Amino acid sequence: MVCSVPNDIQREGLPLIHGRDVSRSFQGKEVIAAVRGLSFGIDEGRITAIIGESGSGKSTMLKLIYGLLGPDDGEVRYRGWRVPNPREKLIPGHDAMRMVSQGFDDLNTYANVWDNVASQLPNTDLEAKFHHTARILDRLRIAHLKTQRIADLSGGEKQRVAIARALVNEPEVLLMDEPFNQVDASFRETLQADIRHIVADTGLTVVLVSHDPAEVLSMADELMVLKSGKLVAMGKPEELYNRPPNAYTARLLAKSNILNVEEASLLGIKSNRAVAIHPEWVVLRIQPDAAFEVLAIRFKGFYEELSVGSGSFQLNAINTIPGQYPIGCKVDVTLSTYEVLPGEG
Ligand SMILES: Nc1ncnc2c1ncn2[C@@H]1O[C@H](COP(=O)(O)OP(=O)(O)OP(=O)(O)O)[C@@H](O)[C@H]1O
Repeated sequence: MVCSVPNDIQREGLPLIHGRDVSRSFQGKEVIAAVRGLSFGIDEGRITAIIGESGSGKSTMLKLIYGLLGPDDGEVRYRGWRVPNPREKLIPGHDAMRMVSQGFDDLNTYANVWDNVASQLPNTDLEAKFHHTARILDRLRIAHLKTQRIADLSGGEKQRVAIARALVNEPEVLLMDEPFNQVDASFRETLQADIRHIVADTGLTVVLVSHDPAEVLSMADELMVLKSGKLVAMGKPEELYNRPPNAYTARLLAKSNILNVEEASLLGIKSNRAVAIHPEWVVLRIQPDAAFEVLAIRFKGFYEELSVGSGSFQLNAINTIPGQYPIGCKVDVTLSTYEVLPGEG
């Protein structure tokens, strides 16, 4: 689907969605640079998650991709064509994409589920309208709710209706802002599995924003990590988790311990760069004359997060046998592995 800007020329050989040096600021009391010099590529038929701490520019990036915001500098292209900005399009938002935002603002609270979804389709072919609506309600497992009013649904059910409404027109790209924000873990997992199936069956491209990487690690094919409006890492979840390029990514994905060169040397690591040690890489052994002591225990259900320290030097560790290391207990610390951070001093 071409959604074109006058006088634009299609660029060949780009990924499905391509950003080049994209910047966007907002004028408040002072100028806020929400995204700065972003260059990125998003491939077709994949799930890409934009992650980063609050205020890092994730939602701004999503709106720039969709064309709800225009960049101050740089450009975003879709299938090689420049995405029209709001001044260039009567109804902002790229025609090949649909966006599900936080808060379900688009849903008509007093209409029922069926009408909310079916209303997205034209009346020119009523049979097709019926067929498409029934199919998407089925795919999102909400067919049994079709006569219920939106106002009477749970947050998770509303989320499914919002996604069905976005997908009933068969867009090429689905954009989602914090889609799993207000839903519990088991709901999240089944919804993620359903979205994955739709992606596999239809070739849909999904771009989603999350401030909680744990919720998207198992779902995304690609991660883009934003920090203060800049892209600081991009890659597959496993690669970025196991080999984080910088301290920010290591902390965000793995709650990693970041040790400077001197701290690392205390654990016998010779490195001229800072290192990341994920809590699960810290191996503890009770030893009465050891230098480290268990300082704090945080109950996490089937495991505990421990803080162990030696003087002012502290590390976070994981313990999967609750009660094994009481507070005050002396422990020897070794590491199963560590990662040198190429992006750090
Ligand atoms: N319309 C706006 N007017 C003024 N400032 C804005 C506007 N939109 C975003 N910002 C600012 O730009 C920065 C990035 O905001 P953005 O919403 O993109 O971040 P985010 O990573 O999605 O944050 P969160 O996870 O908290 O939703 C923030 O400092 C925000 O306050």
